[in-house]
This record gives sequence, structure tokens and C-alpha cells, in this order.
Amino acid sequence: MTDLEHFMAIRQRAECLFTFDETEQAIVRVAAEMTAELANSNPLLMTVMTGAVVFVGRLAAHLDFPLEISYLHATRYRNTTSGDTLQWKVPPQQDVKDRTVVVIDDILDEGHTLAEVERHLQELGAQAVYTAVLVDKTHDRKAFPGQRCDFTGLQVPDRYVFGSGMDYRGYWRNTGGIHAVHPDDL
Ligand SMILES: O=P(O)(O)OC[C@H]1O[C@H](OP(=O)(O)OP(=O)(O)O)[C@H](O)[C@@H]1O
Ligand code: HPA
Repeated sequence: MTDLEHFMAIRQRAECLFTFDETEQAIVRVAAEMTAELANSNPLLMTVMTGAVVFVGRLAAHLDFPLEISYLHATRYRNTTSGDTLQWKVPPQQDVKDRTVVVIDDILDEGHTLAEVERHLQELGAQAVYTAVLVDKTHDRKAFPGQRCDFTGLQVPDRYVFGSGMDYRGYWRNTGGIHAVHPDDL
């Protein structure tokens, strides 16, 4: 089987957890919550590349107030399905001093990525740091008990998921819904 045939098989055997329309409804709700909280704070949306690239675009289309979008690149999974230490590939690309920063990511899984990114932005002098994810994975392995984001789209079960920006070994970020990899494929 070629690599591309393998990725096609992964996609076909996966279970659809949320359709594109369901993810869109969640994103519209998150946008409304963000608007209520942040519309007057000139926020900087700090996109955690690469996974957040789809979420930030879809979310920003529903945010009708002044804001800026920037990015950093940090990775813990490096195209595998289990996390390691966080590797900083690109530091925050815009001055965050005295800014309200909203860290945008695709998923809160074990939470080490967001905890470290948040700490770093605080060290750089951000006035306030909020966090927003499309999905929060339900399990008891978070970086600290009770870890939550300020804005969360959907809860997913404790399975490896892809779609809406989240990847399976670098592929299927482009799938509009959210899918769980078949257990035999992990
Ligand atoms: O909560 P955690 O267990 O730390 O995992 C969440 C992080 O893992 C993924 O990034 P990844 O390292 O796979 O890089 P990617 O964004 O390029 O997919 C995802 O985009 C989050 O940033
Ligand atoms: O379940 C996941 N899917 C995709 N990327 C991830 N990064 C952490 N957990 C996941």
C-alpha cells in the first residue's frame, strides 16, 4: 500500500464525531462569547501553527471588531500521534507587551503546549492572556487538574482525532468535520 493509499484508508475507516456544520455552529458560538468578552480590548489573536490555521480563519470571519492576527510555531507531536517536549520553531512574531492576547489552537489535549505558550506570553509582558481551542479532549491527563481554556468549541472523547486543522501524521487537516482514527490504525 502506498502512503497516500494508507491515508485514504485512515480517512475511510475513521468515525465522524462532528460534521462540518456542527463545527461551524460551535465556532459561531465561540465567536459570540469572544465578542462579548473582548470586543473593546483590541486583541491580538496568536495562532499556534500549524494546527490552528483552519480554526483561526473560520473564527475570525465571525469576529466583527478591531483585532490583529499573528502567529507562533510550537510543536509537541511532530507529525506523530503522541506528545513529546515542546519544540519552539518560531517565537511569537508580534510584540505582545501590554496587549490582550488570545492564544488560538486547534486542540487542548494534555495541555502542555498551551500551558507553556501562555507562560511565555506572560513573560513577554502581555497584559492579559486568554486561550481558545476548537476542541478539548476529555481525559484526566491534563498538565494540571481542572485545566480549561477560556473559550472551547467542542468536547471530544479520549481518541486521536483529525480534521478542522488537526492532523493525522501531517494529513487531513483539510477535512471540514472532526473524525476519530480507528483504534486499529494507531
Ligand atoms: O495539549 P497538548 O497535548 O500539548 O497537544 C496540543 C497541541 O498538539 C498539536 O500540535 P502539534 O505538536 O501536533 O503540532 P501541529 O500544530 O503542527 O499539528 C495541537 O495543534 C496543539 O498545539
Ligand atoms: O488527537 C489529536 N489529534 C491531532 N492533533 C493532536 N494534538 C494533540 N492531540 C491531538
